[in-house]
Amino acid sequence: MIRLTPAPKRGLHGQLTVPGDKSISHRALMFGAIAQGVTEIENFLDSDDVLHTMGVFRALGVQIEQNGTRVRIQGQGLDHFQAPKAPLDMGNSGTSTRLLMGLLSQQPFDMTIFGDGSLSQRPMQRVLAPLAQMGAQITLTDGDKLPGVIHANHTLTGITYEMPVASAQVKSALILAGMQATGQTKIIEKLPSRDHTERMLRQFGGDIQSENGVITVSRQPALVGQHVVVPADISSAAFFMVAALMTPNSELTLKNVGINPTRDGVLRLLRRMGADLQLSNIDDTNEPTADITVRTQPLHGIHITAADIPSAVDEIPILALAATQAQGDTVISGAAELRVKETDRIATLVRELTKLGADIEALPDGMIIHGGTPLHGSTDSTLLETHGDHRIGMMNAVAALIAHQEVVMTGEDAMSVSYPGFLADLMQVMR
Ligand SMILES: O=C(O)C1=C[C@@H](OP(=O)(O)O)[C@@H](O)[C@H](O)C1
Ligand SMILES: C=C(OP(=O)(O)O)C(=O)O
Repeated sequence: MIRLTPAPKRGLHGQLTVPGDKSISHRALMFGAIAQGVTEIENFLDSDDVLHTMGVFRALGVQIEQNGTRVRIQGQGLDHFQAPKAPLDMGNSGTSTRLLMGLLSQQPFDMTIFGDGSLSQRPMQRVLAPLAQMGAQITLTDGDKLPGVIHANHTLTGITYEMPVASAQVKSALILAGMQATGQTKIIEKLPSRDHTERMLRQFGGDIQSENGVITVSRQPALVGQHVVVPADISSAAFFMVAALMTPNSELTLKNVGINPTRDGVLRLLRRMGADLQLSNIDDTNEPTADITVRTQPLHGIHITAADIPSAVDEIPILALAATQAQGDTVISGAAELRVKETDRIATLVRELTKLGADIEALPDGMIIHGGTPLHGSTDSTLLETHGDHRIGMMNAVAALIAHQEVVMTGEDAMSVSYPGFLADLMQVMR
């Protein structure tokens, strides 16, 4: 249990480099493990989710050394994994599970995979169905859930697959299987999802086409180990952007944030709400980055629709908090995917913010937030909870900055899934 005090009158100030990007850290481990030679990762995210991906590769016999945010992988290609001695633990991580189901779907041995209580509720059939069409032999509990078994398999064949949901995890699983398959794999996306897998495959010397929503990949020649510099995670930075916008007298600069256009929806949505975000030191590398300066500003309500969701899917909880302080209503639709994250994030965010006095109506695929409601503190009967969901925990902690009394929250350990030092960094900008 932690006690969270409102922000000081002088606001939030300073420069902050939030930890490395979670999506990119997972992928850097995966490509490093399957490439030939050494891969070095800089600014690696040392968080629970990513450490589960690392644990899987160690269990498969890959040599990985970690020194804080520096990681060195001795890659040996896809054909040299050893059969694991125990079931593979995916922890709380949907990204580990779904991407590894694709990556490991053509190995000569069986692997049992399992996760925690939250992960064991999340839908996996979305990956299993197209992988099975390619020839993967995967069995899941009730055909959809962990635990499951990735069975030994010797053949994968390319398919053409129209994605029913916008999901970078499904797309990436198919790319990672398609890289090993006979023939071409074509993935058709209705809405673009984050393209870190495509960018990293190219960086490692692979070949993948992406044009007008069609991604085409075939069997790859040997990939070559790389030096990967992971940008600061925009999904983590978003909590501080909203904190600075809402907390009076604030000015924060977030350094080196990843601004890949398939991930930076939160910047567009905050700008539509009236925020003036200043980008400087733009570095247009494989994964572009910028410093982002944010000052306190009044916001107004907007309509967020299906097309806005994929590039900001993990930022909806913190955007919803911003909307409680904006002038007018914010309507979010086309966001049913939020219901199958670490928690049903529509339900949990409505539940938590309502405890503080926010006025939000849940919809099947989104919510209506009536803005301009002051937030009060928590009492014994309105104790805040993370529900085991890191992003709900961080949203609550940012809400506490503008609450009129102290807020008490339980389950704060969940934040280590993506941002172990979140509360310490929040304290730092309050000093
Ligand atoms: O590919 C990824 O790294 C991720 C994709 C998104 O999930 P979906 O693919 O389910 O939308 C996102 O919510 C998750 O945090 C990370
Ligand atoms: C949904 C998330 O992650 P994952 O799907 O990897 O569990 C997240 O980080 O918000």
